[in-house]
Amino acid sequence: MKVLKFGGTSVGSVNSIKTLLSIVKNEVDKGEKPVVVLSAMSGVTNLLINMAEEAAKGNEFTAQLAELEKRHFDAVKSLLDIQNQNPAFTRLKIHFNQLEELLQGVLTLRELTLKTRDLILSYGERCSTLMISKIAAQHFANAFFVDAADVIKTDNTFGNAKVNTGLTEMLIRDLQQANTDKVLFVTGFIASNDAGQITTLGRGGSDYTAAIFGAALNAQEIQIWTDVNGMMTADPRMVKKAFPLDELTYTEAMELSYFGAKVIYPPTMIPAFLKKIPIVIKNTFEPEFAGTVIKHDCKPSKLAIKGISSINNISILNLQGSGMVGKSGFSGRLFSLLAREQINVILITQSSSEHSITFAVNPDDANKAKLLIEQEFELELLANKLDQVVIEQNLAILAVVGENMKQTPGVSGKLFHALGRNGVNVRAIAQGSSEYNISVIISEYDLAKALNAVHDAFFVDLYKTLHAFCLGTGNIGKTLFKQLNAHAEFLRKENGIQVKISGISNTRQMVFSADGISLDDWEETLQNNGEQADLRGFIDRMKSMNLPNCVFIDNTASPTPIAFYEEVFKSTISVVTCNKIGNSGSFNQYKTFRDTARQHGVDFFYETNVGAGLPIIRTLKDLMNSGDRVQRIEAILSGTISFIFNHFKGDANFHDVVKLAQEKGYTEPDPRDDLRGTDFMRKILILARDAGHAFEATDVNIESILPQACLDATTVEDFYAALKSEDVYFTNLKEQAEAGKKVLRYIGMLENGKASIKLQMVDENHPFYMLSGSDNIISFTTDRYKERPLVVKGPGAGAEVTAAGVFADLINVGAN
Ligand SMILES: NC(=O)c1ccc[n+]([C@@H]2O[C@H](COP(=O)([O-])OP(=O)(O)OC[C@H]3O[C@@H](n4cnc5c(N)ncnc54)[C@H](O)[C@@H]3O)[C@@H](O)[C@H]2O)c1
Ligand SMILES: N[C@@H](CCO)C(=O)O
Ligand code: NA
Repeated sequence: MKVLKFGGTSVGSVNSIKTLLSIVKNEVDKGEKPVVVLSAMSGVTNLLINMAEEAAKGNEFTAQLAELEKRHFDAVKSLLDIQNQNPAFTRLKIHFNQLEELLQGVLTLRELTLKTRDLILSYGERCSTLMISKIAAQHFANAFFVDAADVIKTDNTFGNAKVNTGLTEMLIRDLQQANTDKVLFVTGFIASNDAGQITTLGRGGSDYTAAIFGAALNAQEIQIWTDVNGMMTADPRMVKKAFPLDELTYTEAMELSYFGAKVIYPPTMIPAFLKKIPIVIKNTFEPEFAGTVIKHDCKPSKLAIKGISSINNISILNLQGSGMVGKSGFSGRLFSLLAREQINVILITQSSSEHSITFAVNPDDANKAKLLIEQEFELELLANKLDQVVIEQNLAILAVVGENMKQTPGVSGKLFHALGRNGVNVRAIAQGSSEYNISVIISEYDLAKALNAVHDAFFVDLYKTLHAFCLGTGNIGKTLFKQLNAHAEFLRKENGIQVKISGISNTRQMVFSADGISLDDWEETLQNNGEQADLRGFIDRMKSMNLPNCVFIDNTASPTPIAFYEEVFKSTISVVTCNKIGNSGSFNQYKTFRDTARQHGVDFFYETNVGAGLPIIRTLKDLMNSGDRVQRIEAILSGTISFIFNHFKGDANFHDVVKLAQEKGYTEPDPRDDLRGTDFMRKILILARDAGHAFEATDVNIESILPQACLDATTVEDFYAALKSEDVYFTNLKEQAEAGKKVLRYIGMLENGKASIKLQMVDENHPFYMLSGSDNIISFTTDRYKERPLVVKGPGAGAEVTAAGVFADLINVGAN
């Protein structure tokens, strides 16, 4: 025998009632005689409360009563054959008349007792159940209406009555035995006391009715039909990736529901729990979906936790002082006091030094609790044995729940790592020694971010979401978006990473979206929905959106964003950049970036600062971290100049080759940054610093390849003009090299604590002789690579290879 309980939304409309009946009929067709427990139509209970409260204030209720009648009558008209409608109308009308009389009484007396309130509320379940049992009779034989007030017997606590279990179970069994051939349609939520007066079962009452019937009849299962696909891994309103769980133990379900998974209300499950009856949460609006089974023995799960629950508005009270240390009975006094005054304590932590106790309460109770404590511990306060009680507000609880944690080390590590990486400060922690639950108190402001970050950390079979805020939509920025878009699917499926572009800005416009800006048409979005660009505003928005796993990407060639890096790190946001200006500024700034990133537990990746996507920074870092020491670096690190000298041959003219390099996207936005060696200098400087030298830019000795006139040009155009008129100078260089069977190479060197960049003519015996395209080459001579150096070589400029390097940095964020 099964008990099927349908909640308000499942009995709320003509369509849902049809579905409900087909679900019941399905059981009946299998030869089952289920017990069907029903709630009031959705919204009806609230309407009844409202009418009653208005009446008590002397206000009219007729319009609302008419609305209530109409909802039921409309359902009857749509769902019952015409010849069966009148008897149903008559029965319902009797109820509505009684209800009207009751409300009239409340209006006259201006008084609403809990007892009257229960009676008024009972009409919600009585009307819905009566009506649906009549409609059911049209679909299968033996549908039978049961007023649960006849069998569920309680004490006199109106509003939240306590069930007399022994008597109730006996009455339910008697009822069932007298009606073994019937399908019982039972009113949820309501009961009666010894005097036969209506009582109600409190919050989650219809679930409780189902559990009471299930336990009394030793049901094989209790199905709770609602409007979601089961218990979810987290609150789906805050965590989009939350998914329904297939199985949970009772304990897990209790822990999850306690902290806000509102699918069922835990105390209502106790009768089922005691008799080990499985509870199945099912979706009326998607009946094929398996839903969640809550039962005693679940199959082994590889998940360390089953879900994350949260309560999003709590206050904590902190008590500290020497008066507590080693004093037994202090916490006894404290918590008995709170219990006596009906203040519900949600969570407690105490430091083992016994110097402080922190506990969480509903914000409505916080001031009262503080006052009570001040009265109770007046003497201790006066004697300074206890400090003033401090209330902290706007906090939330996040709890990871699951019985598997018991055997799994690292669960708390993972939790705190995810919180720390995202700059979420943990105010208090509680873990029961049962190890079913680890709860942390955090700021309410951080809750959504924390839930998502923790969800990503634990449910790795899904995918992790990175939120990227991108500055710069030029050569590199554009190409990065194209690559991200093309590989999004693969990245999510194969690498378990999703990148959402949550903000884009260039110098003109900026646009934001927490859900991610579509990369199919980001240009139109920026154009049409963008606001005026403002870097300060961009950073502020990025911070206030407070998204998990957040990365700031600087794809500009501008010094302006650099001033914000430190602030970004301090906001626990990682930085990925191809902009070399930051790392090649003052040494102090370079060091501050690294230190700040480390202090705040975030990443700072800049692989493309040297050799574009070639693994140069990473290689050097690995060498250094593994204890090697760089003796010498020899390198060609200007893709532009490399390209120029590889193409400046035969009849070619220097000016045109530079233009071509720019067209190919190798040059800096201003090609003079390449030609006068600035760009190369930045790279050597960054390498020298990464290799452990506290260098400044002036420590790099640069030999320019440009004649003075080119250097003096004020605009890029003037510069190109100057290049043209200096053609002879460059042609001379070329001819000189060709005469000696040599090639021109612009080579950087770091050795003996000195760095330099010089134009050289090298013959075929030199390892840098053979280079083509925009190739970079770097050779590291180290303590370990002494006989033959470690060499990295390949295209070191260009939008594709650079964007690819930024891409790789981005997806490595948070990897360790
Ligand atoms: N081209 C390469 O091969 C290569 C290789 C490695 C690194 N890089 C670096 O990549 C960076 C970008 O180069 P690019 O060729 O794409 O430059 P670009 O001039 O094409 O694009 C720069 C973008 O940055 C934006 N921008 C500039 N200042 C800004 C600000 N303050 N706020 C917001 N947006 C701003 C501009 O609007 C533009 O969209 C440079 O730092 C360059 O050194 C380039
Ligand atoms: N302009 C740079 C791009 C790579 O950093 C170069 O030519 O090398
Ligand atoms: Na690189």
